Amino acid sequence: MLSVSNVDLYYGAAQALRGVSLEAKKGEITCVLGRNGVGKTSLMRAIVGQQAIRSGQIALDGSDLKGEAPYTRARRGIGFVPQGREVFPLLSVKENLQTGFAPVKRGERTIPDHVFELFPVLKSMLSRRGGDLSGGQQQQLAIGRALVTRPNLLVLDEPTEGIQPSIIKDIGRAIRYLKEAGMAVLLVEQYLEFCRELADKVYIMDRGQIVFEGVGADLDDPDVRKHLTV
Ligand SMILES: Nc1ncnc2c1ncn2[C@@H]1O[C@H](COP(=O)(O)OP(=O)(O)OP(=O)(O)O)[C@@H](O)[C@H]1O
Repeated sequence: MLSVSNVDLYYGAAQALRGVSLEAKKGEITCVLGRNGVGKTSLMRAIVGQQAIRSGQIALDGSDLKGEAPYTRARRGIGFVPQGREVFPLLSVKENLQTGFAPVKRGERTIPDHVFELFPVLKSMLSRRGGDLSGGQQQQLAIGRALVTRPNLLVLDEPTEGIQPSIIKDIGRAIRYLKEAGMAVLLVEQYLEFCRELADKVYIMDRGQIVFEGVGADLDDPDVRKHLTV
């Protein structure tokens, strides 16, 4: 599905990613963990086309995404839930969801039923402004909006950040449902237990590099956790 090979990324002279390689497969949850500032967001932005890479390759189903704009990548089936959610505060919940229609063919511009099945709160708040929702509701809206684009690969950047535990559970349930429906899910997290419960595959980053690769259960190992303690 998604294959990242040997990617280097720079901001001016500062190198943020060093030879990063990873894979995210269909029907699996792949989790990228790491402390603040190690390059997780840079990697996700590179995958969705919001940040150019210096070298290496990012490929979807064997086809190189080099030079493709975020819009084209969305049409190819990459959905993105950015860090901080980026909900439009003055648009209604319904309008926020409809912004996900842009990469979808004209005849298919409907909100999929599973968005409201996974997050019933969105249905009851369709006419409310995005900015009036709680942080947790906004996160559900951001995930709903990404699902409207009909992704095969869903990239989520810290979906649990600043969210109350009951909504974290709902988000975890939704992610598991999407995996079971055959989606590839790539998840950036700092919340270790959330990854431990969900992840099929785990990568840990430190200073722009992948320093550990394993399965969810490996996160019980104190030597592995060492990469994550400050
Ligand atoms: N637009 C930018 N311009 C210059 N440097 C940047 C930019 N974005 C990120 N960086 C730097 O690149 C490095 C990696 O940042 P990045 O946001 O990818 O890390 P992160 O692991 O996602 O951190 P966090 O968990 O805080 O989001 C950091 O040193 C950061 O300061």
